[in-house]
Amino acid sequence: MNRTAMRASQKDFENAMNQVKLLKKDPGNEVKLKLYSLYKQATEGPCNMPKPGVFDLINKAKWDAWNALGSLPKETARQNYVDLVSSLSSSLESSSQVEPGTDRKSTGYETLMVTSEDGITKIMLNRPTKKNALNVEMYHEIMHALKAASKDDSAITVLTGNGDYYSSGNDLTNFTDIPPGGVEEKAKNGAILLREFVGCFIDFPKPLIAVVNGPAVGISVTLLGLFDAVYASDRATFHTPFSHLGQSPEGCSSYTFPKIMSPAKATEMLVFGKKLTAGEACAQGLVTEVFPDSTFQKEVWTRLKAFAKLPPNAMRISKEIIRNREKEKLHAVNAEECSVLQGRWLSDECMNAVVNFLSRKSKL
Ligand SMILES: CCCCC/C=C/CC(=O)SCCNC(=O)CCNC(=O)[C@H](O)C(C)(C)COP(=O)(O)OP(=O)(O)OC[C@H]1O[C@@H](n2cnc3c(N)ncnc32)[C@H](O)[C@@H]1OP(=O)(O)O
Repeated sequence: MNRTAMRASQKDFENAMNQVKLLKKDPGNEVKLKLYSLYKQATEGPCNMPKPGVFDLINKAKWDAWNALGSLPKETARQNYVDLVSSLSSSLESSSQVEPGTDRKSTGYETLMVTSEDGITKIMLNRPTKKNALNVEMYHEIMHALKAASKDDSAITVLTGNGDYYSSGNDLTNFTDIPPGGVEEKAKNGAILLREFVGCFIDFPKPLIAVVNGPAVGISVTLLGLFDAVYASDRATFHTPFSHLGQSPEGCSSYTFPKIMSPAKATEMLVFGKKLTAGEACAQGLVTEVFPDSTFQKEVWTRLKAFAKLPPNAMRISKEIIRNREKEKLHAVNAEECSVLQGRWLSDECMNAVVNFLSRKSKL
């Protein structure tokens, strides 16, 4: 089991720095950049260096990584550094013990940091330089991590993001990798993957809590309707710009949002793409409670650790009785939303929106 501090002290941070020096294997350039950027953010705050020239490749990569952390608080950067080193040490140690043929993902993830401590399995989206956009690998890894968490000995499971974003939603470059069967096959495969992915959230048997550390976009917002509690930093925002992207709601939000916040408020979000602040999302019932960003991690993890001490079977059974009444309906909604989206992905409206983003002509 990985050992991870939920709130890293200066001592934990120093220990992690020493651990990095002791790593037996080179963790690779991408991880080294992450370590560098988190270290700088934790010790100096937001990026304060002038941007290096385009030909100064190494310093430019370092600057990009640090700058991508935006205004991430020092305390959070320190925590994320400790988490990263912890997951790194265990994945590099355990990878040497993996037997041939064993699933790599049972020990290490490319797009997530998964740790378990104090009765809590924490699944952290870990593509901070891409604002934790969900690429195809991340969809698969989250499903894998949820299935593993449903069977491990933790009492509750938490989803959160590394860096300044919770998640910017579906990675729009997912649309660029066209298989031999063309865009129709791409859309069909996407709908199958999405249905299976959302199904894992519908069926997840333990209390599932979102710790929304920063802005959330698209599918990372709609899924919140399937969580059992949602805690948000006051830096978080909630944005579902489906019409802007020529798309339609997913994650069962066409059913959960009107129930949670009233049909008219759901329409403002899902049809007109109104972005909510954390306070507004809380007033509308999508978020359970909002915390000041400066104390967010400390307060939330203290609370979660207390929840995780409650009798796990009682929590599981109580969740089951709440969720079971809705399960069949949720699966039917999921199937319908995926089928509608499959058609949307082939529309000019959607293709133009994706091309505009990828050619840097548009951003949310
Ligand atoms: C199996 C398929 C299932 C599909 C399910 C469908 C889901 C629907 C949705 O989720 S809709 C939501 C889609 N998301 C977006 O449209 C967000 C697009 N991103 C943005 O508008 C902006 O990046 C931003 C507002 C999130 C952040 O802007 P900011 O200026 O702060 O940062 P950058 O734009 O410079 O971002 C840093 C790098 O990250 C890349 N990136 C961010 N989000 C995405 C994304 N969703 N898809 C792909 N790439 C993303 C961005 O391009 C930058 O990359 P670069 O450093 O290489 O330039």
